[in-house]
Amino acid sequence: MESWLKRSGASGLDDFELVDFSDTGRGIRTLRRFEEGEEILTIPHSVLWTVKHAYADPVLGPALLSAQPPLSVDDTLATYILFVRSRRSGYDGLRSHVAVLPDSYTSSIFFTEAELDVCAGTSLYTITKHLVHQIEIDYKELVVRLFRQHHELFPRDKFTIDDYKWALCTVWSRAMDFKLHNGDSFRLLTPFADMLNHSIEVGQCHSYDPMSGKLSISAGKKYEPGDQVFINYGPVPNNRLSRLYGFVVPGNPNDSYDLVLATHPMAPFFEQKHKLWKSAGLDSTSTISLTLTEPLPSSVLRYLRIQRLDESDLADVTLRHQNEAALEKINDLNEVEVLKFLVESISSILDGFGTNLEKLEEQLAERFYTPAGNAWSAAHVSLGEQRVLRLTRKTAKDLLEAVENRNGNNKAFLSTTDQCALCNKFSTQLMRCGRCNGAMYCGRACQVAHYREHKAICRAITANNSSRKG
Ligand SMILES: C[S@@+](CC[C@H](N)C(=O)[O-])C[C@H]1O[C@@H](n2cnc3c(N)ncnc32)[C@H](O)[C@@H]1O
Repeated sequence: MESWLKRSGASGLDDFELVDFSDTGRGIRTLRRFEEGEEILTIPHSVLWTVKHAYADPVLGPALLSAQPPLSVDDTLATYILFVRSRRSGYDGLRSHVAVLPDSYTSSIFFTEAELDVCAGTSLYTITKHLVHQIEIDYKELVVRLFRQHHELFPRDKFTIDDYKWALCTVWSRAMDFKLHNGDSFRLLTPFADMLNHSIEVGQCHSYDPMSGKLSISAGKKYEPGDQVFINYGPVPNNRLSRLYGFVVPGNPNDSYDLVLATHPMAPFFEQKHKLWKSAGLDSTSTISLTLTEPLPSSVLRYLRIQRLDESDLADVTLRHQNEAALEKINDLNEVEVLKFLVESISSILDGFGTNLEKLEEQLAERFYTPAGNAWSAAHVSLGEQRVLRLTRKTAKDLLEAVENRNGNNKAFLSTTDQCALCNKFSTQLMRCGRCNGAMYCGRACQVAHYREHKAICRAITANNSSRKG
């Protein structure tokens, strides 16, 4: 592979060697010293695995073009890799790259039931179950749309579902993504540079030049001869690392939990609330990432404030904040309801975890799981998600306490059952009907609007009161 890359114009390869490291597995070791920021490796455009190159291939391209609807980026790259791997001749350079790819992967889609059970309750657990099922569906579609139509190009025994899973994992664990100036994202695989392992101790040090099409790696820190060279795969939490790359970073500072907030379309005032969510940059189903650095993003509160609006607040908010719905607290009652709901919901999510945080910490300390094995990775994922969720719950509890304290001893305010007879608004400052002293209103407008309906009962109560007095 190296000689093919050099012939194609790659530079810097002579400064490195491939080595098996005890902690990260195979990676790249430097043979010389590098200063931080120095460009250390460049790989030319012609050898990259890209969707464009797959379509430009004279044999594979026409087949890909015939597939309707077109294949996704990952399916195109996976098919391209399997296609090259299946060829007996030609594609020598690319085949030399395929020859050094791992034989198998440890992505969570390959976890046994027992291994996956270690992280029961996590988003990894749910997504992995879904993914395994989705991959089967996608594979069947690929067979119908492409493999069967061109069976001479895609021999059955080289394009099995296991081959497809292997190729997908190759893409997930080795692809690099770049944003182009026009906002499009661009996915590619780079021979040799895809041997670089991940470390959060270096910043992003891989770049793509859209003009030359060259992929470059710079030194993310100072290196001495013999050091392993790393790149940073990005701020990836353990649940994602496990799913896409098949490894985890213990104590990962990027750990997160994807909170799904959803409201049933049959819920009261759904349409009005839907508009408010939209104007607040949300949707009626929103997935929001909770992280260790931001355990309670404002978007979660914004969503729940709208979800829990009662009829009168809803009219108020719709009038006042059309373009900035629920950016701020709506009122103390709504805020307390939101925070109480959040604390309860997070508690029940945490209750759904198969093994709780303390137990997992104990198990990991006692080496109950084989280090770096699948169950060990699953335990770290669960640990990370539970840490984030506990932090979210603590933040919500602190906020709740602050709102309740602000209302001092008047906690009754927050649990008042006094309601406006017309708009149902809860308040401690309702005015009573001056005649019957029974019905309560939040203001003159509601009292006037309610009078026709209230008149009969008001007269009856007043008559009753005066006859008793008499
Ligand atoms: C882009 S490849 C890097 C080269 C890879 N080690 C190889 O032998 O082909 C990504 C894979 O390397 C491994 N890897 C990368 N960084 C790692 C790390 N910090 N710890 C453990 N494994 C790591 C994982 O298996 C991951 O899926």
